Amino acid sequence: MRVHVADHPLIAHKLTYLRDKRTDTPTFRRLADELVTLLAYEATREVRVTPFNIETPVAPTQGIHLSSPKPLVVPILRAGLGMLDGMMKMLPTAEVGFLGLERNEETLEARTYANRLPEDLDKRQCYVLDPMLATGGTLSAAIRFLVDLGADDITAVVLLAAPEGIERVQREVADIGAPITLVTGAIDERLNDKGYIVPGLGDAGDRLYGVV
Ligand SMILES: O=P(O)(O)OC[C@H]1O[C@H](OP(=O)(O)OP(=O)(O)O)[C@H](O)[C@@H]1O
Ligand SMILES: O=c1cc[nH]c(=O)[nH]1
Ligand SMILES: [Mg+2]
Repeated sequence: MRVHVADHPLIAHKLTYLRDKRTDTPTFRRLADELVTLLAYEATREVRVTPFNIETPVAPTQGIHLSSPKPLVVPILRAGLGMLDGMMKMLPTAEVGFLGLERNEETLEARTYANRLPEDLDKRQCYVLDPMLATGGTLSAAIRFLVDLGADDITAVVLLAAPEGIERVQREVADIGAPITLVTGAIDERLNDKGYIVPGLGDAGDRLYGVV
């Protein structure tokens, strides 16, 4: 898995306000939306494109458009939904599939509870959205799920990642032949004993949507 930290002052600035516990839910949502738009620029560097011919008012020229089949964007419910609109601004013609994964707060193991993906992802390029890569159990399971359906190029876009989680995903996807890329806004220090990212931002789902 290739790991890319999108190291940019605008991203660090927005992440600072996102982390701040005084930031209210509407502001948190807006910042998550803006951050994913910035990360999408990096994450889509290798989106598949096809050349096609156009004419400008001055001369014929060749441009590019997104190849078919279109990329599939997969937000991981629930917190990944907070990144969907920002990503779709950058890839408006992409399709969207949904995967629900929930981390058991005691065992920290991820459980799949919803799947609304195409049945066949043969040769599809997929973009997985989830704000937090903590122990890595959720992202690892999501990548495996997509590869088993045929996806052959997966980029995960996260806002924050823990070193322990990145190592786990690296280990667990090592046997997958397809290219796997991680784009993150930052790599934090560590996990605490409850599996939360330190310093992190707390529970991303709760901060986006409230405690349920
Ligand atoms: O790397 P991991 O240790 O697996 O943890 C990360 C996962 O935890 C959070 O989801 P959560 O399970 O809290 O679900 P939610 O989005 O519904 O809040 C987060 O959005 C990730 O999906
Ligand atoms: O720090 C963390 C870890 C898992 N899930 C979150 O939302 N935050
Ligand atoms: Mg949560």
